Amino acid sequence: MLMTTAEIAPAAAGPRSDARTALLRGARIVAAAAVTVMVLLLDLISYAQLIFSGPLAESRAAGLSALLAAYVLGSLVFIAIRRTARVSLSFIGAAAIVQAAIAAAVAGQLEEAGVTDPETVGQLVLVACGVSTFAAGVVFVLLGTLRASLLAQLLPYPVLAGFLGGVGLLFLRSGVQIGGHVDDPLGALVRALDPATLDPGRIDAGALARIALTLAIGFCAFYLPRIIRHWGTYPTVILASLVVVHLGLAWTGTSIGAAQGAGWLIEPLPAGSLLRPPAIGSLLAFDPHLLLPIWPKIATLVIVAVIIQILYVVSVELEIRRELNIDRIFVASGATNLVGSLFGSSAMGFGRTSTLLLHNIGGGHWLGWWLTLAVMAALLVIGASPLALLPRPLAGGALIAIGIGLLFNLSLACRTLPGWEIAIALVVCAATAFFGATTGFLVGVVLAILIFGVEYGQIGAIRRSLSGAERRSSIIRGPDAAARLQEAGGRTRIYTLQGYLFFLNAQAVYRRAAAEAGPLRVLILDFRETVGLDSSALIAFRKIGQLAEQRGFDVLLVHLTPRALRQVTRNGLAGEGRIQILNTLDEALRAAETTLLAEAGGAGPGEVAVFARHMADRLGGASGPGDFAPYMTVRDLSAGAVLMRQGEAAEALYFLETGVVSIEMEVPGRANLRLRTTTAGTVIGEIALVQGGRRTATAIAETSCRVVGIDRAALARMERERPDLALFFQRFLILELAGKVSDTNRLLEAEMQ
Ligand SMILES: Nc1ncnc2c1ncn2[C@@H]1O[C@@H]2COP(=O)(O)O[C@H]2[C@H]1O
Repeated sequence: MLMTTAEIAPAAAGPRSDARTALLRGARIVAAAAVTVMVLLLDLISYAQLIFSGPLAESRAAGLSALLAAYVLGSLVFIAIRRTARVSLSFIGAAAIVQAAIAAAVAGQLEEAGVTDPETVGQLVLVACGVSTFAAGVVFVLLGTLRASLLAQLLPYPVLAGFLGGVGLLFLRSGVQIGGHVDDPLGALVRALDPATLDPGRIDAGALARIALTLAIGFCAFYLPRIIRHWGTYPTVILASLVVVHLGLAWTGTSIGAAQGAGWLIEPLPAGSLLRPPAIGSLLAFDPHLLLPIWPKIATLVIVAVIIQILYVVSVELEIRRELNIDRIFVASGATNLVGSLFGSSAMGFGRTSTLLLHNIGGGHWLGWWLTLAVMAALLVIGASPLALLPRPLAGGALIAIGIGLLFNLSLACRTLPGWEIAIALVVCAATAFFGATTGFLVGVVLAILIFGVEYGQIGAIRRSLSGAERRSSIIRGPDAAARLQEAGGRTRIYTLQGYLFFLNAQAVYRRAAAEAGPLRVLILDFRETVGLDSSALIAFRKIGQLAEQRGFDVLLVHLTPRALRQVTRNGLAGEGRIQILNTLDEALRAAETTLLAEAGGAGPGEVAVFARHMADRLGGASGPGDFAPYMTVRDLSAGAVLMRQGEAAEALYFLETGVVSIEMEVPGRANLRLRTTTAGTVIGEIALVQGGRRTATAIAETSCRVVGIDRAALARMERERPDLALFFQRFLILELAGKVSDTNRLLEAEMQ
């Protein structure tokens, strides 16, 4: 939070300096309120000029009354909900621009329908403004309740920056319109520059002078507070401009009436109270058909108001270094708008400038807030006719300052953005300025979707690609089969897919498969890390299926989500042809290995590994087939038989000669968890026997099996009778255990990649 003078004053400075500090603090609070009122009134008058311009000018007093009444009542509602006077309310400038378009459209329709009475037209335009503000109110309340802060991240920054830049250009145009009192400043400029129609006699010198003054005031109001960082700078610019214009008028002997007529001062406001019955009273006279052509504008207004609100809250949080409850602010401003809509007010919300002024000048004291409100209420009740002394270039200059600020932010943003983001920002900016906020915003949304698509498309659909030699199934195979798989494993490829698979990234999967070097036999597509797929992705998989048929490889889809599974089956992708769906990656790897081993000859479930020959192959030819026979017992198991159960005491270890055994972990209350599957040529039950502990897992025969076992007593006997053989056997066990550990590490590594 910024320090105020009161806060940095020495604590034990005595009663006199206490009084001085209090006085200084009081003065700052009053100054804060005065400046805030001035800024709010400038906004109010500028927006009233903006919305009630051209043929609606006669209703401007009614508009001003609606804005003031809505502000005063709305502020009370705002503080009742927020329960703190730290943040202040104001009208949302960009929303006022859209509301001006709504007002002009309704006025146009009414004119076509032959409704010309200015009083009636004014009231109906207020009702239309009220409807749009009501819509904004409802959406604000909803967003606040549903956590609006989440929205803050939704729109890409270049679109936001461009859109606000475009709004800045609209502010510049409106500022020149209001300040110079010219309806079409661009047209006037083009005419003035066209040599064919150039007629020095027709150039309105007064208008040119007003435009120049408006631009100068706008520039100073924007620029000076940035270089002279003092709370008094902005008010001084405003006061100085006021004095300069009135001195000029006095010097040229122009009366107030003449100055108003010539466009130097704003139109006279009616004397007396500005209190009027709320516009809602004319609701029954409002034909709902009038809303049909303006609903896109209302939608734009709501979106614009929401975005601006979020941006303002975020930027003020940064400036005052304090977190504001954005959801609460949305609910409070929503309620405020519901109240404001009764009067036909323009949309209101969290006021960036007024909050910062009250905070920076008055230290965020609650009194400053209440004083501001009291002055606004007094103007509403007693009357605001002295405001008519306000020079137009000043009202226009205030808009110009906001516009330059927005454009300045855009230029700052462009310095840090990459080229293509700058291009997007400028396109959105130009579309907003030339075709209006609605079109600009729509262009922004379309570009946002495109940016998202293109950016997302950059994230490859394939997170990693492994070969079957690197990623093996959980089957423990004998050394022969393992060696054959090591050789042929490269013919299996496993693609781990990720994210959302759609038209911009799914083709890459097909292209990668098509470009696979070497002969492919099995392609496994693992969907575990995907979140979904669109119909274009299905087409890419269909093409992969066709490629598989041409080149003779299988495609196995695993870990499909239930939704993706439905999509794939509905599209007829699986079942026929070479595409198959399996549940887990391990199942697919096992299938792939089975295929490769079958084609390499042998190692199917019927493989045989006779223990004695196996030992000789593993450790050299030192032992003959008959050497181990006296110590071993042969056991045949039928499929489903339990060879050993987890937790039991260990009496023997086994060598699997034929068949497949599944090693499972028993977890209480759950189905068994398969750890590994072992095939002929592997040892089971060595851990507990070596450790002298309990079985670490359960071993169940998956097919009918033949095992040869050696129990504790036979092992002891072998150690006594044939120590050479016992040593030989122990070396074999060490090799087996080492093999299992390195195998487990390989699996773990593949899992973690
Ligand atoms: N993670 C594993 N990998 C390979 N084999 C295992 C694993 N866990 C247990 N086993 C085998 O299952 C057997 C269960 O009994 P043991 O603990 O005596 O010896 C165990 C090993 O042979």
